[in-house]
Amino acid sequence: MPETLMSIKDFSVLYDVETPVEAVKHVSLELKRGEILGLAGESGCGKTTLAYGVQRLLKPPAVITSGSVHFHDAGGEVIDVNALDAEAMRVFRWDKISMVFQGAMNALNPVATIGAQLDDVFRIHRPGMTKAQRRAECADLLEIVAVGKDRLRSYPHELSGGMRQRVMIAMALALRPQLMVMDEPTTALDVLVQREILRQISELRHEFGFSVVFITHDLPLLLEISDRIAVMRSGEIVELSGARELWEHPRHDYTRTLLASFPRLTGEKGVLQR
Ligand SMILES: Nc1ncnc2c1ncn2[C@@H]1O[C@H](COP(=O)(O)OP(=O)(O)OP(=O)(O)O)[C@@H](O)[C@H]1O
Repeated sequence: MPETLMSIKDFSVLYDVETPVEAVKHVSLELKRGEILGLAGESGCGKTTLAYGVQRLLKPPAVITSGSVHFHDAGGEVIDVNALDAEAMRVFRWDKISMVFQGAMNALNPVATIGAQLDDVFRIHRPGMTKAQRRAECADLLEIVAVGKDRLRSYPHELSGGMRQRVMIAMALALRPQLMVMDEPTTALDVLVQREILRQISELRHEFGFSVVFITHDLPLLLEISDRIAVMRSGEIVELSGARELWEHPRHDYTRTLLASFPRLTGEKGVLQR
């Protein structure tokens, strides 16, 4: 299997509004298979635009003004994402990539059971599966994310926020994606629950071999969970290095400023308990 999962070259996005905003400027990035890549930077630096843009999930006024994205499929095929038509793109997104958003747990349908909602994913995207196979798979997924299969019949309001977010992760895992994009996925949860979920994501990617792009303002958190961190500023990646390297030897002034802005990084214990 190729070591690179996604190659992004010279990627730029413009919001074509009255005063146009160059939200992403000539970004090049190689995402490795199985890695957790943290995307850090202040609000408005372009993290979300980049992550959505490479999946062509942006709508006007966003315009992709340059760049290419190639996905190196586990099967050996190299997919030129820009060349996919709308239908191929839809299948590609469901099959290869999944997303977990901030507050995703609130996107669950309140009047359907967890089991029914998981089942829908397979019914729609894996029409060849039998009912029994789907049921077994749904139970399995809830076990994997430590919600437990006895929750299949529960409604969302019967679960805590952390459990509902785990259900969303189960859904994101369902079709065995090669890439999971997580945009502030645990910000709304309390710190202990957040940690537990992140630990689990890290284990799961070893087990299933997917890569994670993890977007957050929370640099200390990224230092803990990421293999590499890309620091964005004003639409550009100003530094990209291993998490420990970035923490111990930040090369860019902006990275140093960013690190210094988190007092909990400068405490005695430090943050790296990987
Ligand atoms: N629909 C839009 N129209 C115009 N400008 C936009 C639009 N969406 C985003 N922008 C601008 O693009 C830039 C990048 O925004 P983006 O949301 O990608 O940043 P971000 O780093 O993800 O921020 P946050 O962490 O707050 O989500 C910002 O300057 C933002 O104001």
